[in-house]
Amino acid sequence: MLEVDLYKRLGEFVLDVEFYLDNEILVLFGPSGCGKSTTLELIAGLKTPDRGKVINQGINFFLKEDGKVKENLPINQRRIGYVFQDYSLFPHLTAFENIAYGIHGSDFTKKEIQKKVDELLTELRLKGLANHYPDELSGGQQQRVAIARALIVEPDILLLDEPFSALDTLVREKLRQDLLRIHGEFGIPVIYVTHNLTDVFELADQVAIYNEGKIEQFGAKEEVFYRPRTRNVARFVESKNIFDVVVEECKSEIKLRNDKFNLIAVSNQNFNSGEEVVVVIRPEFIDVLTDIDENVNQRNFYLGVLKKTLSKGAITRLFISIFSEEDYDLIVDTPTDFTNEHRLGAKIGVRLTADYIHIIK
Ligand SMILES: Nc1ncnc2c1ncn2[C@@H]1O[C@H](COP(=O)(O)OP(=O)(O)OP(=O)(O)O)[C@@H](O)[C@H]1O
Repeated sequence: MLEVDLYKRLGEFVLDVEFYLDNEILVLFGPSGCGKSTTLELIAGLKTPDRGKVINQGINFFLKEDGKVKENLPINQRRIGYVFQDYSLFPHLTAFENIAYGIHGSDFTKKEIQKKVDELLTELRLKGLANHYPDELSGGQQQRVAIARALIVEPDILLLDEPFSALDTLVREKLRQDLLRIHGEFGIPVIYVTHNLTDVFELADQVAIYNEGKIEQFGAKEEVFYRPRTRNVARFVESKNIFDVVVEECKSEIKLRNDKFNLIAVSNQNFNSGEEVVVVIRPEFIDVLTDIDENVNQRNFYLGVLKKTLSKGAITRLFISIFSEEDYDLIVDTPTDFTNEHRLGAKIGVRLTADYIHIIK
C-alpha cells in the first residue's frame, strides 16, 4: 500500500492532501493549478514536502515528524517510474538506447539488457522500431518508448503526468489499453494526472478530485461520477444538470421543488422538510420520449423545446428548454439516430428516473 500525506506551500499556493492506494490506478483530476503535478513531484522526491509522509509497502520515502525529517530517500532509491507529457526522450539515442537508459550503469549484462528491452519493445508494440530515433517516431510511439523506459527499472510505483494529452483521440484510446494491460501485469500502484474525463472513465479504479490544493472527493470512480459529494465535484465530472431545490417531503420517496418544477427522487439519506439541497442528474440518465401525450401526467415528465444539438459521434447532446422560454435548462445525451433526427424548435418530452436523481446535502 502507498500512504501519502503531504503538506507543501509554494508561494501563495498550499497543497494539503492525504490518501492511501493499493495496487490500483488512481486518477488525479481537477482544474489547472490545483496541485496534481506537485503531488507527483513530492511522491517522486523531485520536491520536498514541508511536512507529511510518503510510505510505500512499509518503506519510508519521506517522513517528517515533530518538525524533524526522519527520512528523505533520494529519487533513484524510490523505484519510481515517471512519465511526462512531453515524452522527455533523448533525441540522440535510439528507441532501444532510450529504453535501456533506465538501467544505465546497473549490474545487468549486455545480454540481460537486450532481453529486457526486447520484452518491453514487444509489450509496447514497438517491435521493429528499436533503431529509430525519437524524431523518426510518432507521438504515440515516442510516449510508448517513454513508458518502456519507466518500466525497465521494474518500478514499485508508476507516475504519469498527463501522458497522453498531446496525442489524438485514437492513439490515446490505444495507449489507455496499453496502460491497463501493463497495470494488470505489473500490479503496482499507478497515479495518473489528467484533464480528460474519458481517461477517468476508462482508467480509474480510484479518483481524487482536486480543487485548490485539496482533495474535494476521493473514491471509486462510480462514487465520484454518480454520487458527487459537492456541487464543484458534480461540475468537474460534467454532471451538467445541477439545480437548487427545496425538500418538500421525505418519506419513502423524496419530493423536491423549486419555483420552476417539482421532482420525485429516492435516496437512502434523510432530509428535513424545507431543507435546501442540490440535485444532480447526469445527461445520459435522462430519457427522451418521442411518443408524447401531452395530457398524460406522468411523474418526473416534462415537455420542452429543443434549442440546440451537439453531435458527439454515437451520442448526440440535446439542449432543451423546459422552464425558460429563451435558453436551455436541461442537457440530455441520447444515441445518435440519423433516421430520426431531432429538429430544432420541435417539442420534446423528457423523463427523469427517480433512481438517477442524486441529491447533495
Ligand atoms: N516553485 C513554485 N513557486 C510558486 N508557486 C508554484 C511553484 N510551483 C508550482 N506553483 C504553483 O502551485 C500550484 C499547483 O501547481 P501544479 O503544477 O501542481 O498544478 P496542476 O494541478 O498540476 O496544474 P495543471 O493541470 O495545469 O498542470 C499552481 O498554482 C502553481 O502556480
